[in-house]
Amino acid sequence: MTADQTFDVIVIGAGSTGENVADVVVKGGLTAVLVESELVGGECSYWACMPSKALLRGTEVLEEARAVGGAAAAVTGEQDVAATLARRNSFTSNWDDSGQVTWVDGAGIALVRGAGRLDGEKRVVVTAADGSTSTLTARHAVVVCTGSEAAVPPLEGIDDVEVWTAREATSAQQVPGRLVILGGGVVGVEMATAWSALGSQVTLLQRGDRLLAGQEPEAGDAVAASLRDRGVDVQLNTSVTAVRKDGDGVVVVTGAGEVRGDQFLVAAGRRARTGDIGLDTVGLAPGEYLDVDDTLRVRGVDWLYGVGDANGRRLLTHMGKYQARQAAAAIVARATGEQVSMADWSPFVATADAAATPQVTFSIPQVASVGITAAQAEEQGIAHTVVRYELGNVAGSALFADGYAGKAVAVVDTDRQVLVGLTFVGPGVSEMLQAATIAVVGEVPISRLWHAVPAYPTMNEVWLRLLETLRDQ
Ligand SMILES: Cc1cc2nc3c(=O)[nH]c(=O)nc-3n(C[C@H](O)[C@H](O)[C@H](O)COP(=O)(O)OP(=O)(O)OC[C@H]3O[C@@H](n4cnc5c(N)ncnc54)[C@H](O)[C@@H]3O)c2cc1C
Ligand SMILES: NC(=O)c1ccc[n+]([C@@H]2O[C@H](COP(=O)([O-])OP(=O)(O)OC[C@H]3O[C@@H](n4cnc5c(N)ncnc54)[C@H](O)[C@@H]3O)[C@@H](O)[C@H]2O)c1
Repeated sequence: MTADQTFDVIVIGAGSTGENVADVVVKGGLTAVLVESELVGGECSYWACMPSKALLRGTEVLEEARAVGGAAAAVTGEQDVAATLARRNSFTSNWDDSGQVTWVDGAGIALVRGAGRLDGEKRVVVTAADGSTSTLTARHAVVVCTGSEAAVPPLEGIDDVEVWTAREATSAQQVPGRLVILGGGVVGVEMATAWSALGSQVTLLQRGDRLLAGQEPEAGDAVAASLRDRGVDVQLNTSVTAVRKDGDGVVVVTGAGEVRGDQFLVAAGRRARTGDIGLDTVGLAPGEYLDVDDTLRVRGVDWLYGVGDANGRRLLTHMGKYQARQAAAAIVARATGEQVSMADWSPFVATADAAATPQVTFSIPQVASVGITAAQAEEQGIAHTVVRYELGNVAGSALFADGYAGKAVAVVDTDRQVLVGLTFVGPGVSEMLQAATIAVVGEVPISRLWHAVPAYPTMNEVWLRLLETLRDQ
């Protein structure tokens, strides 16, 4: 039993978002406690970003070496699967959070282990693993950073089969023989790429007519072609309707027939982890993403915040951490009676969520994007033009890989003459994204972008080619 205590700020959930909220409020002079029911560090560290990228990196680096004449000759063996899994294990510290706990201690943040539950205004009851409870009281704010979990659709037979979610897919210690994946979004695509390279026979079932549906069409098309080239059975316009056991494996039923597998991964999106955190005790509906304003404060409850995946705005680690910095600044300011500006791009609001979210899908080829797509510009009624360029035509790309294939798609707001979206598809494009993010956030006029001269011979020369194409079209 932990003694009841009072803090300026209580943060429920010590994932990457919660850690950042607590860190910034403590640096701002307030006291903070993190409440965590599983591992300090959350999904990203143990079952999402880090293990998935560790699984993918070896495959990517081999692919890059094989695409460079001369260097390719040195690649004579196959990827060491056991060593790849071991390296992935080391990136999760073997699912041990003591390193992160040391950081929390060093940052001057209190930590209480257990499941946190709101219990009326500014009060959180924590139930520890041994069933004992303690009550925490907040002087200023309670911040819900409980994240999200895999949404498993209620398919016929789903309760009778063993289902993998992203957690099992990123932490598996053995390569599945036949892996059937429901969902061709980011999780489905990354896991199809990783496990097919490590030896699984993968079938990827996607309801819509493209993979990576929210991205520019060039992204999903290139990734589907590449997955097929590496032996993945990509089935588009295919909806899964039912599943049943088949010996040790599973039969997945779709509109087009049946697919047999040894493992069945459901990658059909996420849902808020807010079902059992006492939202009803403060008049809110449990189980929903928290409805927040741009300072990430829950509408109608002036001491409650919802930050990171828990608000459903942008399900990405870096955006959760960004929201954490903005929300924490607002909490500190409100605690000290300082004015909190709600204006776009103020230090207290998460304007980039809507205007300039960067994202990288670590598929082969990579997809790196920021801002809005052409389709979103259309939906939002923004006067725009779309500029496309073959990335392979740039000298830096040809040097990067023999036969480099890739695309750049830029969306330009023609009234304001600024870039509002940019997507790169191709090997190595993830490291080019930050320049695009700065151009979109900074609303850099196209006329000024001509002065941002890309170094020769780098792939960034595509910026010049995009400007020339825009000028000439
Ligand atoms: C397979 C996969 C790969 C991904 N790859 C990337 C990537 O490459 N890059 C990227 O930017 N994003 C990626 N994401 C998304 C990223 O993982 C999430 O956006 C991020 O983890 C959200 O952080 P969070 O702190 O808001 O939530 P979480 O990381 O989910 O943390 C929430 C924490 O709250 C705790 N908790 C929940 N309820 C309670 C309670 N009642 N009491 C106490 N504690 C509680 C949980 O145990 C958890 O530790 C990926 C997601 C998946 C599924
Ligand atoms: N690299 C990264 O940044 C990264 C990696 C992984 C996950 N994430 C985050 O996690 C979130 C969740 O990813 P996700 O891939 O689970 O969700 P998603 O929403 O991106 O994709 C789910 C896909 O499943 C399909 N689907 C749903 N039900 C289906 C059915 N019955 N049959 C066939 N297809 C079906 C949907 O049409 C959709 O295309 C992402 O939005 C992203 O924010 C990020």
